[in-house]
Amino acid sequence: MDDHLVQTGQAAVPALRWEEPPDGPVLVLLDQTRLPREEVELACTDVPALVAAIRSLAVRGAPLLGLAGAYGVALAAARGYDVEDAADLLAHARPTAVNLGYGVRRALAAYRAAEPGGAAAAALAEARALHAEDAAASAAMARHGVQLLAELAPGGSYRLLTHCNTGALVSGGNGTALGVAFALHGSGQLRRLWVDETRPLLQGSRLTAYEAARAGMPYTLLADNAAGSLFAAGKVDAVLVGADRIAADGSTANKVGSYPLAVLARYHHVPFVVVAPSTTVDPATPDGAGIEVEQRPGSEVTDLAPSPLGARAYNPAFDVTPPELITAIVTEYGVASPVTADSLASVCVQQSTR
Ligand SMILES: CSC[C@@H](O)[C@@H](O)C(=O)COP(=O)(O)O
Repeated sequence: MDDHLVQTGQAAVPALRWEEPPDGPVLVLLDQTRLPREEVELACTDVPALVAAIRSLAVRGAPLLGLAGAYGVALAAARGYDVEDAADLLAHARPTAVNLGYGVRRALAAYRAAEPGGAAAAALAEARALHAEDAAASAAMARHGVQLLAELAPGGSYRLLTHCNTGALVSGGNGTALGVAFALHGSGQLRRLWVDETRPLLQGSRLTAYEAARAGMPYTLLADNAAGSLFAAGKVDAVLVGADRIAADGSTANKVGSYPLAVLARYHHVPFVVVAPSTTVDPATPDGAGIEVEQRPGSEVTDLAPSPLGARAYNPAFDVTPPELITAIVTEYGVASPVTADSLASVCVQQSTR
């Protein structure tokens, strides 16, 4: 893949940026709850504001949560707040995406290890380093993903189904699953991107469609429950999704609705591929049963139509797909397929032969 061919749907402003105006440092977020209607930025000057932005999904998606956590520690340090308390608040703002705690720990470790007087700068430097690493990981995942598709579904013209939003809005680079689709689009190999609307918060129809439209991709939205008929009609060559936490055995937590897609894909003999940076793999969680799935307020479901007053709703933010339903996991270090604890571990570290 030639990097100059990559086309992305990046917003006019980045998903997250660090600013240093005269009255003190600010973490500026593109408010994803307002997309695609308007590109509005949120300026966080303290950690409670950032925690609220994380909980409301103004800033969201596993890799971006990692960056928000790291910059949040840097913000607390630069503004003179209690950094240990801030780190604890941030790390627990949402439970499932492992990257959030990872980003917080990276910046906190740099802060703790720094010379007196240099701790805030050290935390910021670490956040910036993580940001750059995430961008590089996106590019590497795109390369591996394109190569994998050529092996799994030869023909060079793909109809991909994706769920949730996994593009430039969730990453320091072009993203994970959607990053692969951008690369295919850039090289003329994307025949169709099927975009699940992704109920109830519509990350697909609001955010992925926004990125796909900006990139000029051939995309079509579908209601989540229309996916079965699409598979039955033979119109899906592969499913590409991201991940919020991948257990040591390859069990993958991702946006609720991913698991049913994996079941459909298996029944219809279609590859189901997870694309995620190695920072999303959590070796401390042995299997899917150990992954905490965030439960969101029922009002996110009942207020959509709306439902009758007093209606209760089941609203898990994620579901867990077992490794046997996953054709491959792509990280920046390569491809694990079939998905086993060993194959996964081998794509979580740089291999000396590469
Ligand atoms: C590269 S993003 C991978 C996942 O974080 C993404 O698919 C997802 O489930 C995001 O959920 P969200 O609740 O919008 O933060």
